Amino acid sequence: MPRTVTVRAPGKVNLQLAVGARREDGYHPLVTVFQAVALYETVTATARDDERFTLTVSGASNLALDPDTVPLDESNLALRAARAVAERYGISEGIDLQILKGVPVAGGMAGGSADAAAAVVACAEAWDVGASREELHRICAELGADVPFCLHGHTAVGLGRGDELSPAMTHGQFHWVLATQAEGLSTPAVFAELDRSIAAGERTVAEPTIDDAVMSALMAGDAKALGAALSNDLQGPALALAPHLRDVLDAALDADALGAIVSGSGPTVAALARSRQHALAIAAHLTAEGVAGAVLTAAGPAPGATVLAG
Ligand SMILES: C[C@@](CO)(OP(=O)(O)O)[C@H](O)COP(=O)(O)OP(=O)(O)OC[C@H]1O[C@@H](n2ccc(N)nc2=O)[C@H](O)[C@@H]1O
Ligand SMILES: Nc1ncnc2c1ncn2[C@@H]1O[C@H](COP(=O)(O)OP(=O)(O)O)[C@@H](O)[C@H]1O
Repeated sequence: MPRTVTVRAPGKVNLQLAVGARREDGYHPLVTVFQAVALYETVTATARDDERFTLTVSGASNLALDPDTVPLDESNLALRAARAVAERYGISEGIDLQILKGVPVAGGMAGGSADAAAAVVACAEAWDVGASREELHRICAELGADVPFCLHGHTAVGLGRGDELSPAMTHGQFHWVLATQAEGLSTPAVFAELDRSIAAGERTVAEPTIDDAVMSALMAGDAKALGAALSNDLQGPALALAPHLRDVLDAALDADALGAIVSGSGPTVAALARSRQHALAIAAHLTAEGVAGAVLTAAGPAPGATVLAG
């Protein structure tokens, strides 16, 4: 009997993203506060009797996903995740992976990273390798800077490349509006634009530090204070590469969002609302203004990778 396991993992927004100077290895030291939001990638893994690895991808109906934007070859993060688990545990069988995407592709919301985290857990279960949480974390960290957070979920501070996590205390739920774009932004290209602007003297770079205003707003469950404290060092570079994102930020603030920010390396814009009802009103305004691709709403924090069936 083939063993089938389904796991879902969340996308994220960065409430703070402070970026230091580029390191020798090409990565940048980060201080970031991640919040997982209730938009999920769902990965189903079925162990095979032979050595083949297969992949199919479909998109949730509200995403208007262009399937061509997701690589189906060995560069797909879910396939890389399956290969990493097989290698780590000496598994010689193959796997069938099915991804149902609920997070915008190349949107700065870690959809590919969520696929990787979900695939690591699903494959480990399907092959019954008996991995500890620490081992799963280590495999995730090798796959990408954001992947461990998608495993853990909730709200967390990320240091180093963003993969050294510690939980952040929060109170209650926050209501987000996520405005996507048809064209994604490449994460390396946005970091490279940051490097260019620093080298050109257009921007200074400092040692990144945690913003206490973000942490105390989270602990108090104070959405207004959190909205005022949102910050992202990659927003300027993302706007330089995609200037129309300014219209999205302005439209969200016109609809009285408590704060609006480019999520991670963009181009998704995350706007913070006072309530679920306010989030729907902001979403309606963004849709009417025609500044976004899809406009989604989601609450955070949301749990990390979770086994749904298997
Ligand atoms: C910017 C952030 C903020 O959370 O998220 P996204 O916008 O991609 O969702 C992350 O740092 C992205 O994490 P992730 O997308 O997992 O990055 P990786 O695959 O490990 O790296 C892709 C590329 O991003 C750059 N990179 C990533 C992380 C980091 N601390 N410094 C970097 O310079 C490097 O150019 C690297 O080659
Ligand atoms: N399973 C996957 N889903 C989406 N994109 C993937 C996947 N695997 C690899 N990629 C590649 O990673 C890039 C960034 O993916 P994604 O995680 O969606 O965005 P971001 O890094 O901006 O949060 C995509 O443009 C795509 O080429």
